Amino acid sequence: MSLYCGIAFKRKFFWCYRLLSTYVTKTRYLFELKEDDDACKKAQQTGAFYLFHGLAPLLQTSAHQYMAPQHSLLELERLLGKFGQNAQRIDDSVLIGCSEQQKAWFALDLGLDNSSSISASLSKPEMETELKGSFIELRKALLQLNAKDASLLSTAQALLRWHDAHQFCSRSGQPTKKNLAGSKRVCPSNNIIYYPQVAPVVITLVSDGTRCLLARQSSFPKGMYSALAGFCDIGESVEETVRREVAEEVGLEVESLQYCASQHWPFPNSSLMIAYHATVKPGQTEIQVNLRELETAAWFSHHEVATALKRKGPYTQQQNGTFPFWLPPKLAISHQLIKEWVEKQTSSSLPA
Ligand SMILES: NC(=O)c1ccc[n+]([C@@H]2O[C@H](COP(=O)([O-])OP(=O)(O)OC[C@H]3O[C@@H](n4cnc5c(N)ncnc54)[C@H](O)[C@@H]3O)[C@@H](O)[C@H]2O)c1
Ligand SMILES: [Mg+2]
Repeated sequence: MSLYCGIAFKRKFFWCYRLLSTYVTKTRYLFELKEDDDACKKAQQTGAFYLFHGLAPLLQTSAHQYMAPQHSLLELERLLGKFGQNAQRIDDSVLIGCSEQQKAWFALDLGLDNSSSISASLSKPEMETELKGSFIELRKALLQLNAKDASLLSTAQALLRWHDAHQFCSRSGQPTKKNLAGSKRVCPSNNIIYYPQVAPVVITLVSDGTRCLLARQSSFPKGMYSALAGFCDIGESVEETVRREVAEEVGLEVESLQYCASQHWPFPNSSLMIAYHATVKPGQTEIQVNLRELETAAWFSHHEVATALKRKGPYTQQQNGTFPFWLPPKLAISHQLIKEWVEKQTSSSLPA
């Protein structure tokens, strides 16, 4: 091998090695499973299944935490057999990710009736006894799950809900067919492809320089306040949505805005939460609450917000009949937005 070839080989090897990092390999593998039903079927053989019933995940309790048990294909086939179900039902499962070692993860709902006759709802109490766990509403369980399970189950629930609600073509009225991974549905009569929907939503923490604006909807738990949120309208940029939502909900004009982070949020449907910090002019801070959207909104001082962030639940009614002021839990992006604001205020008030 000439010196030049040697260098070229080393370079090529370096780039191959770089390309084949665990993360890249994993994403390429998941891409293949979404595109190729045969590869996905093969992945089921060595994969792991998370079970749901009526969109509630199967959970087991361990040391005041919930954990989501995994089942192998063999265990699942045995379980379905025991309940007189055809193993073909496993084709209703959806791909939700894979491990670093490329063990694919799937989710299957045993409680949803699907348009095919093989998928009748299975009795929840009998399943729970058999599986030594409980099907618990995700919203109630989320705070007691570790971050990995919370994220996986949120994705799974969102995908299972979408499939359940999109079994028919909106053009032909014919049943649509899901690919094995569940990344799309196709109408066999006109080949229209449907992809899982995500609704973009902005969430904005407005500040006037020293205080921040928090609001409540009547549906929130008592005493909880959050940043302003709103769905993007068709044709809008996210920055336009921030300005419109702030004007619509509290009657203020945004002066500047800064992107913070984003998060998938499964409730009540799949949203992509896009978080911003926004400022209004110090002299223009009079709130005019839109009562069709919010119960109330108010300015809060750094001290009030920092204290509320440290407060731990449960938030029970006080003797005077009111509830303490508290903020969304760590898991919600609104918490991250508020925490970031508190930290920025703290660091800007420190002597240089
Ligand atoms: N993760 C978090 O930290 C966090 C915090 C606050 C709100 N959220 C989520 O943000 C979402 C939006 O907040 P909001 O309720 O204030 O929004 P909003 O202010 O846009 O008001 C909701 C209204 O918008 C309309 N709307 C327009 N497009 C819609 C769509 N695609 N789906 C449903 N309704 C649509 C409906 O009339 C609905 O009643 C909520 O679903 C909520 O769960 C998440
Ligand atoms: Mg809103």
